[in-house]
Amino acid sequence: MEEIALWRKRIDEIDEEILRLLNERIKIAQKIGEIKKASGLDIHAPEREREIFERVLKLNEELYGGEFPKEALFHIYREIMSACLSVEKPLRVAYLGPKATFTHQAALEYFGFSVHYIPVSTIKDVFNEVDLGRADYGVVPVENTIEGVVNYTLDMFLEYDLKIVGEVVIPIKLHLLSNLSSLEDVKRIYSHRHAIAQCRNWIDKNLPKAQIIETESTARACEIVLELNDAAAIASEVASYTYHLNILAQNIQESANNFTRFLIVGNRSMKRTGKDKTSLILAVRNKPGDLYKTLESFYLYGVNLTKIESRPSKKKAWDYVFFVDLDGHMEDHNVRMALDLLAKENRIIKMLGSYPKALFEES
Ligand SMILES: O=C(O)C(=O)C[C@]1(C(=O)O)C=C[C@@H](O)C=C1
Repeated sequence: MEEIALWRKRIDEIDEEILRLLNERIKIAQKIGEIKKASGLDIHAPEREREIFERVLKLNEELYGGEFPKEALFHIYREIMSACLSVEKPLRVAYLGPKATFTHQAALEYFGFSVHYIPVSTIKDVFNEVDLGRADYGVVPVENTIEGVVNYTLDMFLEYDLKIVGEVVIPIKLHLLSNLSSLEDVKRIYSHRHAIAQCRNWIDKNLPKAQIIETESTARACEIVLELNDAAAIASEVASYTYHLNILAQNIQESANNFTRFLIVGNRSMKRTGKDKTSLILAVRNKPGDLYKTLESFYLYGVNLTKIESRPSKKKAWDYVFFVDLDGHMEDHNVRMALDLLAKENRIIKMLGSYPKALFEES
């Protein structure tokens, strides 16, 4: 017992040291913020944040063999930088709500908790909030590995002149959440029908007698379950701490390959980081070989396309535009050359931006 007391004393000393360093860090961030303000620079610096994440994760591996878990380290640094930024400038971030959805989770992963969040009810509202300057950034889903592309999000880029400033890829993990502390007491399960469908095998095996009730969202299921003492909800991890519910069972979804990609939209362009992606909208004329000609520009300069998606232009019947994602930043030489060629031929409808690739691209 005495040994524990001694080790705890050591932990107390370490915590004092961590606290001292955190307070020193936030004061320096404040100074950087003042310099940036005085020079008219963007206060939020996601490229620098990326550099810090990569550096810290690498040092943790190299110096300490990854003793401290990588995911936890990411979250700690996410919060440290979120807090440091909040004393420089409070950010406003609109996302497709309600609270505790996967879009909320993606927003938290990109911005941390020290941000003013504005949950809105449609993807268009997210674009609108940013466009009107009521939010600095917006977060929207753009594709899921099982359900496919969120066309509505792509269409919004034709309507609004916003830029993509970042992306986040989230594994869709579903959990059984409840006030209860034991599985045996669960008599009813509430959730959105997609979430129920994805967890059907687990339910049949573990709670075959439970009554299943559909709700309009996983967040609504949590609200209902909060008031009950014989029920559980299927929802995200963020829902568990938003609604203070216990996780009775983790990762009960069927597919291990269920990921959703979210875009961060804003009004600014992003600097080159060396691990970037560029998105743009191209016009392809309705004549033989035109798509081939367009793609040839990328081929000629060795530009790798990661996605190509066609959507109706909405200007003329049977007229389509192509949403293209490619590897690299528009300031990279080969990307610049390919884009110059496409611009010369009048094929670029809109540049949506170059931005750092998702930190954990698991798809
Ligand atoms: O380096 C900066 O520009 C800072 O403002 C500091 C800091 C940080 O906490 O490290 C904070 C916010 C920025 O988004 C990036 C980094």
